[in-house]
Amino acid sequence: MSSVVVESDVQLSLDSIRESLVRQEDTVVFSLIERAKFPLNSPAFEEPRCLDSGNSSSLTEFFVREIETIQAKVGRYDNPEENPFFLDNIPHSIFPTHKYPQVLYPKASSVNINKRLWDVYFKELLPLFVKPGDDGNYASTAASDLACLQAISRRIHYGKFVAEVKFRDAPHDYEPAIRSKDTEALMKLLTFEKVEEMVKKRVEKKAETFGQEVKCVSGDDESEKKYKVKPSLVSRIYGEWLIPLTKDVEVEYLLRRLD
Ligand SMILES: C=C(O[C@@H]1C=C(C(=O)O)C=C[C@H]1O)C(=O)O
Repeated sequence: MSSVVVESDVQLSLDSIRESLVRQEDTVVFSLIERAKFPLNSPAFEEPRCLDSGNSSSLTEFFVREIETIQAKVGRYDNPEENPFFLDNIPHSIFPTHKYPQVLYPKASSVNINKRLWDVYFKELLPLFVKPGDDGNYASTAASDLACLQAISRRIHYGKFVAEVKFRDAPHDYEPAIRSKDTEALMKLLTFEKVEEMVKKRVEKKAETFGQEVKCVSGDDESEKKYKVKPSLVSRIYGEWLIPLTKDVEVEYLLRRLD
């Protein structure tokens, strides 16, 4: 193995990492609630409608590419928690950058499944939690989609930190499975079903709390509470997409952890 490649003395505990994931849930749930203000508005992300000849991006893709370029220039992607959707060559920051500790194993740190997330988000998730329809409000819709995509991307790629700490806590358990590229064994090692169940319950509660219609008239029937995004759906989005994608990131990272 190469000499010092990670700052293994950097404080990293599974508890603190899980705390960050809990806080990130707030951002994810809020971003979904905000996006649900707009209908699907599919021409924004499905159709190449750019009036500049030679640009075949959808409005949303164009918007995300441009914003990512600006964000790179102010150092967003120097932070190992952030992963771009489109930048293959990330522009350097044009401002002094913060020196983030090298917590992740360098050869595994570039794991990026945002292409997959992009497809999953627009084809599977979005139609579930927004109303069908088209109100033409594409610029605001694209901004809301980017907020969702960035929050979800940060959440699932946080799997790299989760995997690093799990590996450091039990390298002898993980090494044989990594060497034999046994993804099933890795998946089993890193899975904590009880934690997953708690996450699903908690995000449902958050969606109930953050997304209920607030009324000030006394005597309102509690049983008729209305929600901006159905709380059970948020739980399902976590259970069927966000948690599995996080675990796929963990496995991808671990497979490269001994390179
Ligand atoms: C993130 C972790 O790894 C796995 C993924 C989880 C998730 O995405 O919420 C929860 C538990 C684990 O099965 C963890 O252990 O906290």
